[in-house]
Amino acid sequence: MIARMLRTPFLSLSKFQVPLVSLPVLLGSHGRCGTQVIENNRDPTGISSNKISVYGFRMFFTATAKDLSAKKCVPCNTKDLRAMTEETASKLIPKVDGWNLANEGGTLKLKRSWKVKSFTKGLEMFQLISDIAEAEGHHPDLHLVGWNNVTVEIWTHAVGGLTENDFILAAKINTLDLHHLLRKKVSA
Ligand SMILES: C[C@H](O)[C@H](O)[C@H]1CNC2=NC(N)=NC(=O)C2=N1
Repeated sequence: MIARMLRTPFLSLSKFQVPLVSLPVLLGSHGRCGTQVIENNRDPTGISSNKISVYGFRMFFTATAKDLSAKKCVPCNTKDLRAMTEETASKLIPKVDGWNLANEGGTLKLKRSWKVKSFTKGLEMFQLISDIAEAEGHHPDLHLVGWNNVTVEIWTHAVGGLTENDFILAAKINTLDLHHLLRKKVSA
């Protein structure tokens, strides 16, 4: 039970975190607890959040436990898709370990670099990333320079900045097992 609760997304009611699984318990599991169906909302940057009204009180919550890598990118030509602010991007960047926020002439991008074992291992890495990008319909900019330096940049070209798609792609890339392609870290 505890393990199940830890896995469930949390309902963050302002500063309190209530495991969603306890919601029926909290509100009476007889089913007539007054909760209405959660509407699945996306804000203009694609960040999905949910609204739940309990006994008529509207509470907004974003499933903080929801793993970005489990989400799906939306088509970049989605109507009203907008670039997010640097403030929003800064709140999301901790969710994508190893990635940095870059501001290139006003265009926000996600950036991460690796040292690969060889030029061909770099191309192998590109292929692994390409498979994810093609499945998501959202694509990174791939750089392989000085034969073994890989840099991946991710941004939403259609809006000239960052949307949740970019963080989803970065999170999915982070799930790849790349250790056989990467040069061993030289101990200091
Ligand atoms: C219609 C489809 O969403 C577009 O062609 C996609 C393809 N891949 C993309 N990838 C990125 N990073 N930005 C885009 O705007 C984009 N557009």
